[in-house]
Amino acid sequence: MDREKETSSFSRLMEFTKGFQGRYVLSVIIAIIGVACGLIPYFMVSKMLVALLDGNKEVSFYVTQCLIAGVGYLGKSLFHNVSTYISHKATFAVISVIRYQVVKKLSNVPLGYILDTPSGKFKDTTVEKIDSIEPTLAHVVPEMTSNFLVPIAIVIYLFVIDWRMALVSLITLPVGFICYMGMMNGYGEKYAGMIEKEKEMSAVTVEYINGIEVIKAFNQSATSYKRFTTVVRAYSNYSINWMRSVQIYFAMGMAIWPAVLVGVLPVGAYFYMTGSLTSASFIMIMILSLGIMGPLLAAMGYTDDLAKIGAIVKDICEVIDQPELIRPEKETTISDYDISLKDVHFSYGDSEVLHGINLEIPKNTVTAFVGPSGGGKSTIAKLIASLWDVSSGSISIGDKDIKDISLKQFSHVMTYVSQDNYLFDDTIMNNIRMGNPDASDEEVVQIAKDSGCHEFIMSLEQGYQTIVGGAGGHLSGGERQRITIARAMLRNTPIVILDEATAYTDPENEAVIQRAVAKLVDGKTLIVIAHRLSTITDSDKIVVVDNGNIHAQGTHDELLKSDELYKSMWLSHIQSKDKEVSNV
Ligand SMILES: Nc1ncnc2c1ncn2[C@@H]1O[C@H](COP(=O)(O)OP(=O)(O)OP(=O)(O)O)[C@@H](O)[C@H]1O
Repeated sequence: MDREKETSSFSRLMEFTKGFQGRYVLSVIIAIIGVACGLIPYFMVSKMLVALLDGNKEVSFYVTQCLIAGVGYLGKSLFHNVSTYISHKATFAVISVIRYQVVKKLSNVPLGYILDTPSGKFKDTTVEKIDSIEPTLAHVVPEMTSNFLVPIAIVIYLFVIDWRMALVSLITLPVGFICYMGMMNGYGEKYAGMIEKEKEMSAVTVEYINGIEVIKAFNQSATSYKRFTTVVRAYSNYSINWMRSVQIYFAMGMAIWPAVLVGVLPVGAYFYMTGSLTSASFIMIMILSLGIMGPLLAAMGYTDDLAKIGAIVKDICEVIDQPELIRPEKETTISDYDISLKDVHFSYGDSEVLHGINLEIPKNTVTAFVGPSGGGKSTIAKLIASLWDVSSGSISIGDKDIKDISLKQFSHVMTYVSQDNYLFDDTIMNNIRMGNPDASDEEVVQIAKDSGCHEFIMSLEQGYQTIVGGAGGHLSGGERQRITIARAMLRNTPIVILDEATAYTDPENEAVIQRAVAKLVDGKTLIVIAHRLSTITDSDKIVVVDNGNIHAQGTHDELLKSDELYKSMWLSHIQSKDKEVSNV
């Protein structure tokens, strides 16, 4: 199973490298030439030793050998660098292809998937995870291949010189191999465990930092810090235990594996003394055998990177393989803007939260969703806004199922504003203009006036040129919401959904915004979700949603007369308002 997963991760990785494989092959070939050049000094040294033993005193011979050795050494560096350059160039191209695929995917998946996934995860995948492919692709491919091939070439050469000595030069290989197997035993599970601990540590760290305000306010520093130190300690203990369990194999491997002379020296000396091995061959074998294990050890070092790549590619593919919102590319004609929901069911994962919603929302009307918390109001709004696809049933606008409307066209039909719509770290002017990039400064100011936020913007030192900070952090919750509403209004779409868009606003400002919105949406279809019932009593239709079903619908007066649930919600709302007044 693990092997299967690794194979599929590997084949996915190969898919990403399509179009660049030629460059990798070239980098491998050049890397092999580089490693082969690196062996030239070994040959030259052995030749000089043989010459010395033979009593050769010709200086020019030694100078030539030294020069050739130097050229070999330079060649090794040169080819290594060229190979690395080519493989890096290919790798950065591959990395940008993967990043492009991930980001493209994010613009095609249901928006709900993005909203429901911690943004840290996407950042982690798009930046860190994708980056961590680089060492494997850029280094492992050329270097590991060449480091394996060159020792093989040396051993073949040794067999040509003297097959007995070639076998002797491999004497440490089985021991080294056993040590390696010991080190790699259960690597998959151990590495997965390490990743789990790492994820836990990063989740607790992010939570600790994000929640620092609450932690301080509730004096929870000691408890939260303890959770943080516990996971950090768990991670370091896990790593240390793992290292400890393989240390003996590692130490033995490192000591025994490269010690080829342990066999080559005594056996070679014996063959030399018994006359079956010439001194020249003996020296050559001694020196060349030293070049076998070094590259092999270096190559083995990369198997760790190869083992990791499976987990990394799996994480990346988890995003790339997300199902997309299937929508046509071509624009269509929409007869009108009546919205109709027919037997709509919807599940988050396995749990169904909407159980057959039937609802008609006529164009140019104001419809409010109310009901107990968790009843499904936001989910219905998100389905109408196409943030998710229905599990079954259908939603149509005019005569068109929303699945038959292209995303681009849909964005001109509907605006969805939630309580935490994002503001970019830019000026207020540019943030509002995002609703319509073609709008002039005057139009932006006009819509801000119409949405009731001109005054507060002008009270800021830089006015419309005020930078709102990351995610609008320099503004209050209410101010952020008023700007997002102005931005939405500038879009000027025939359908507008306000999903608790005024939740952070105080009652006084909420009334201002509601009046402004009512004016702005004149002639549009407006769907509102609001917890303060007094703000929606004038709606053309109020829909009471409870437990994933439509419990009742009608005007405020009708519902007060006919629906107990609405009546009790209204009474408790009035009571809480009375309390607010009496507290003042
Ligand atoms: N992303 C999600 N993943 C899993 N379950 C969800 C998700 N969003 C909402 N739910 C669940 O779906 C149900 C309906 O939630 P929804 O937010 O639509 O209700 P709501 O009526 O808008 O609630 P509230 O008034 O508190 O905002 C709830 O049980 C909620 O826990």
